[in-house]
Amino acid sequence: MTEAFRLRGLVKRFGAVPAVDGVSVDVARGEVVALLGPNGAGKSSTIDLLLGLSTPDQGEVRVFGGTPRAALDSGRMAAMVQNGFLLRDLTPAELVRLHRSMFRTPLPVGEIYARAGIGEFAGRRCGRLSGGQLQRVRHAIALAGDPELLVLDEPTAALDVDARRTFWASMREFTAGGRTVLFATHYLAEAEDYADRVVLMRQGHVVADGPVAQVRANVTGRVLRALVPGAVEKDLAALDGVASARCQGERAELACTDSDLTIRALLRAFPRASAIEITAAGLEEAFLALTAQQPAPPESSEQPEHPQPREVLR
Ligand SMILES: Nc1ncnc2c1ncn2[C@@H]1O[C@H](COP(=O)(O)OP(=O)(O)OP(=O)(O)O)[C@@H](O)[C@H]1O
Repeated sequence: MTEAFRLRGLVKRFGAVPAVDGVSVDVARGEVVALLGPNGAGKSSTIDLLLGLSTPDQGEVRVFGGTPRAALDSGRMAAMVQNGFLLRDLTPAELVRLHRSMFRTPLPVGEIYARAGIGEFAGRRCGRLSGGQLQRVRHAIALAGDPELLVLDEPTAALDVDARRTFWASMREFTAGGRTVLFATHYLAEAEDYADRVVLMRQGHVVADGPVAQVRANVTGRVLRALVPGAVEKDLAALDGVASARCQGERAELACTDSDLTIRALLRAFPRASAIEITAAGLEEAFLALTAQQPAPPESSEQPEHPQPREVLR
């Protein structure tokens, strides 16, 4: 394997909080990797370490065999980070020109405009652009040095559905030539559709790492859906073989680690349960099962113990 980057035993603490707690991930050139996890899992902190924006308390980061700084300075690695700062008085055209001038072999201007979709508003000051347009400008700047590795922290968070689709089409072209992408996202569908591999984080740890299909398969679980009169989530979640439970009225959906155990327990506790249906787990259920099995983080008094699906998926 030709390595793009390597994270080894990374630890990053903020006071008593270990935001990143022993993360080791090796990514080969040409891989497209999704970094997933509930709020506060440590995704952005890991990305900051990869980019050299913060230094680890323990562990090592190597990018193309060197330091993050060297990879950024040479243009081999580039990033789009959440709310990355843009000079309000400059236009996208000026910013692109400025960033291209920093690199020896920049991407041609026309290609940057086309890939990032900034042509329409390239002459307007950044202070007058919308959140989605600014995100495209960040994309354009990230492409300026024609990087081999792109690191994206929630790249589509501010984009509407069309812009999101365009963004990923552009990213597919970018990776078709064997370039590497690491992206953090809350959209499981994005991970499923665009990543070769998923790294799932929880409480600063990697709890699953592999191809999407494998992460799904590792959760031997299935999803049990049923009509359960009188049931509440807490009671359903406590049934044998259940990783997490959701209820909407009588409609219950249980992510199971062992659906055989669950079905017996369900009928014992709720003999009136009906319309029972069991299906294989998708990535969403794998995500919920893998992130719900852990104990809640110590600082979680302000957060729900188990991530709620809509919060996870936004
Ligand atoms: N600069 C900081 N100072 C103090 N605590 C921090 C800082 N940055 C992150 N943390 C804490 O570290 C933990 C991990 O945060 P991080 O932003 O890396 O998570 P995340 O997975 O990116 O979350 P989200 O999906 O909400 O963006 C959280 O508990 C967060 O509050």
